[in-house]
Amino acid sequence: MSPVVSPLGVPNVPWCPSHIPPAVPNVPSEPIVPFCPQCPCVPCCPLAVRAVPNVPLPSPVSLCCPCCPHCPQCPQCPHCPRCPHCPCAVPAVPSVPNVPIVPDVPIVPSVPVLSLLSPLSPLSPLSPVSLLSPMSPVSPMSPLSLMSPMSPMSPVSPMSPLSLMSPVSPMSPLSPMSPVSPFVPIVPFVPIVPDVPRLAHGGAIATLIDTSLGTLALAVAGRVVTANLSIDYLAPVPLRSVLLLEAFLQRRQGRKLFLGCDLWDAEGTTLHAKATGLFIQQDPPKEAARGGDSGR
Ligand SMILES: CCCCCCCCCCCCCC(=O)SCCNC(=O)CCNC(=O)[C@H](O)C(C)(C)COP(=O)(O)OP(=O)(O)OC[C@H]1O[C@@H](n2cnc3c(N)ncnc32)[C@H](O)[C@@H]1OP(=O)(O)O
Repeated sequence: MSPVVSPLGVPNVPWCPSHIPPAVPNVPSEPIVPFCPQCPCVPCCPLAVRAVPNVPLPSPVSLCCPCCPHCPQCPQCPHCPRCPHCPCAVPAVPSVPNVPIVPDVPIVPSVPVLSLLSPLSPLSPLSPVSLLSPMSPVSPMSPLSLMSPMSPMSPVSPMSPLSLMSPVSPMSPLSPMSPVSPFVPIVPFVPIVPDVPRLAHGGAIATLIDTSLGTLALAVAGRVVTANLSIDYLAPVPLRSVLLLEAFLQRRQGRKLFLGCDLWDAEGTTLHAKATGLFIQQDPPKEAARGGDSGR
């Protein structure tokens, strides 16, 4: 299979069974959801080539359709609403008659899902630590991971743009002067509606960043709130990407924590976004005076 580049120039999303992504150091690669960039019916694949009636597909595109010999190899087929004839298809969404499938046309706003799911492997100074496994003491140098093993299109409520599938264990405080990079979440963006645009929503990315920076701030200083968040979106994030977010404490000034992060693709080759955040440690007397409990 030749390398594919999306119309946006994103040379990404290569997780086809025959197109396994390079391993990310210390991140188990096996649970990554394979999907077929060649599948004409996969709405979640930014690189998918879709079947348009009466328009021949360029070879060597293979179809995940009844007549497609590759169909059993395409794990997305069971989830594909566009493939009613596929032997393995589950008609999840009835197709709309007389509506042609047109590539690259946004139909509804993108609502990517951040699935922060599962524990990762044992800790090492360089290995991610899952927030969802029982927390080992967090060393200043231990990356944390808000991690996911890319569950394939698990049913997600359209109302839950952020799926936090497991409770977060209490975190050990980090030193206020923790060095950089203690935090590396890996998050898949998946579509929750067929035919959503193929790029992750900027607001969802902001949520990911806010949550990640907030989690780091929480680890450093306990209860915090976001006072300021500034994001530079540098390159679009295709849906179904796996991302690496590297967050770091820049400095701490009293109750103020200045944090930064870089959001990379899984290979660490594309920098998708850079952000800085100011988090304010909660002041219990102030909070009590306000009569609120707004902290995280
Ligand atoms: C799987 C895993 C999942 C994990 C999930 C869990 C993770 C959870 C993570 C969740 C993460 C998500 C978290 C969320 O989403 S939190 C929700 C979003 N944030 C808020 O709602 C915050 C609303 N704002 C406030 O509550 C107050 O304004 C705060 C608390 C921020 C400050 O009011 P407070 O009365 O307490 O303090 P202060 O006014 O004396 O200010 C103190 C100092 O700060 C400086 N300052 C203040 N604001 C700004 C500003 N905008 N730019 C620059 N500087 C600012 C200020 O000049 C002063 O500096 P200095 O004079 O001392 O030098």
